[in-house]
Amino acid sequence: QIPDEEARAREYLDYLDEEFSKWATKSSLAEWAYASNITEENLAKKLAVSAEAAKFSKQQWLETIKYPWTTYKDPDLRRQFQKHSVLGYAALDADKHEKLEQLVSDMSSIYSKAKICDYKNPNKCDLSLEPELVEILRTSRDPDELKHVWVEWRKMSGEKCRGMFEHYVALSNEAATLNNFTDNAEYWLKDYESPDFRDQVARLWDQVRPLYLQLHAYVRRKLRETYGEKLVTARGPIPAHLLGNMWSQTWNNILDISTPYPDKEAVDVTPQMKKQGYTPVKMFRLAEEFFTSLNLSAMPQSFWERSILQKPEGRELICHASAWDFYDGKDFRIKQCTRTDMSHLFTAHHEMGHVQYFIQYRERPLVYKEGANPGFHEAVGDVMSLSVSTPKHLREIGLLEDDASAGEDYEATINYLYLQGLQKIVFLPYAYLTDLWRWDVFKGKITSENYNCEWWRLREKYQGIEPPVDRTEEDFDPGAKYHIIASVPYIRYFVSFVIQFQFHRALCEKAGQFDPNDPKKPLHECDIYRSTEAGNLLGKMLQMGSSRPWPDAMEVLTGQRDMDATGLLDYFSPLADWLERDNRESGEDIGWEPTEKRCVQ
Ligand SMILES: C=C(C[SeH])C(=O)N1CCC[C@H]1C(=O)O
Ligand SMILES: [Zn+2]
Repeated sequence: QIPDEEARAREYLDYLDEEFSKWATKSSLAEWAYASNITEENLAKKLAVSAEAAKFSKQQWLETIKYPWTTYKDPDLRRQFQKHSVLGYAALDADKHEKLEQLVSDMSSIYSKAKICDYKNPNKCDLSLEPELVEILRTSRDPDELKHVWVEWRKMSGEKCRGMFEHYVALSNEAATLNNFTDNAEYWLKDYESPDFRDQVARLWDQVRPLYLQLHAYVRRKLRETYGEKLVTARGPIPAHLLGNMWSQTWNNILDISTPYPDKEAVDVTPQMKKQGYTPVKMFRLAEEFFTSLNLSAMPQSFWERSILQKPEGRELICHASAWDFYDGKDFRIKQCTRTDMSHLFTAHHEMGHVQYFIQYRERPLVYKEGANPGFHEAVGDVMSLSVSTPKHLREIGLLEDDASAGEDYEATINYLYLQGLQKIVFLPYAYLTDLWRWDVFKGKITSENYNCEWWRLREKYQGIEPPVDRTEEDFDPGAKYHIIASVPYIRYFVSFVIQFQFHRALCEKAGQFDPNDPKKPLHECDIYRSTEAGNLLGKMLQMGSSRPWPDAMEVLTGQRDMDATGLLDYFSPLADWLERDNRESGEDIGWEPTEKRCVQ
């Protein structure tokens, strides 16, 4: 028998849940309207709703903190009150709260509307990041064109946001201190509920770094063979603009000039997707069918009616892919300017992984409608892609030639793991340094006088890359990345790229697709497609939302209570051996010497 006091508190929570759910729905609708159609009118409406919601939550918070929730016996009651007891950015007074919202909205608008002039045709000045600049970085092998796009994008995005970003940092920190956090970095890190979380991440990076160094050395050699050793030196960092991606965060687009066994069948299915007339809807229907094959949920009809799955004509919108929960248990959407290429096939699975989580925890109270930690939310869709991207699965869905031998073929396996490494191993240092930089900015260890030169110091230290041209503190290269100007934390992706291999290993064992003692069932060949046992286990974890600390959710799915890199290292072990041997045989130096490019304060 819970004492009356706790019964009364439970009733109050039910009221809070109902009221805050209404505000969450209203806020999401206003945010969606602005993100999918950037106009002054939609911004004003979004800011008005945000101000009303902040006013309500501040008033309600004064009531909530009167409840002696730390004394309650019921752990779930304590946990829900604990989450309601953090007011958030609404703690700012109204005009500062609106200013903070406006700064992030304006930076997102500048980023999303930014256009540059074409390299070959300087009078054509309507090139957007998506799809035009992404496509040039995917396909161009002209280093001068790549340099032009790299430099011009940064002029039109990051550089224009530097002043606003400084103000955003100050207001975010002020809000954090009003919530009794030392700074916004600590406020963001509360979501991991682990006081030593940053040490955990540092240890994971130490475990994976040797493999990254081997991959970096091999890629540098292949780029040197393509572009010559003046541009790509034997022992220096790799020039950032040659890696197939605007931020050098994944390198899958240079597969064709670096694949280990070029005479083996390519594992890039983009040409097949275009040849077979793939459409965005077909890509998302494919993703949906993968989830339903696991006995997980299909998308509701409203998803297909209200999502934006390709870039609309005649209006400006935020193209950066996103998944949306409208917190009414029914309305879930994706907004993606989908390109019919392989990387966007996996992005479609990534975004639908978010929606699957929304659907699985939709019966939970609002405060639990989150990932067990933010990294869990980013991992769900990628776990599906680890199965979908296998040559076996791609053959099953007709995107790869039905070449029976490829399965066991060693060289085909190395080609496949190499492509996976260009996405998963390569990404880790980038994800890590992005928030290392940002945490130090919020903590005041990096000030605006050296935003850019500290960014490039970290880019060289962790990724072993250098800018194509000298940089200065007029530039603001971190701001050329969406998450920096949109105030989206990034360490969640580092966490995701480690734990998704732990999840994959656990689900593959459940599906009978992987056996650590059976070399005939290696982890990288596992495809959990149609395994209801795996799906039911995943669903069980997803339904928890953030109702328990994330080690509990991790334990439900994997039997472990901590993050560990052995899933990733086991998956890539054949590639690790191959890279070490190949680098040794080619006499390639591992690591890099300091860059000769300068960053002028
Ligand atoms: C696809 C999304 C939306 Se949550 C994204 O931002 N991702 C997915 C992987 C890394 C990160 C990025 O693009 O930088
Ligand atoms: Zn995501």
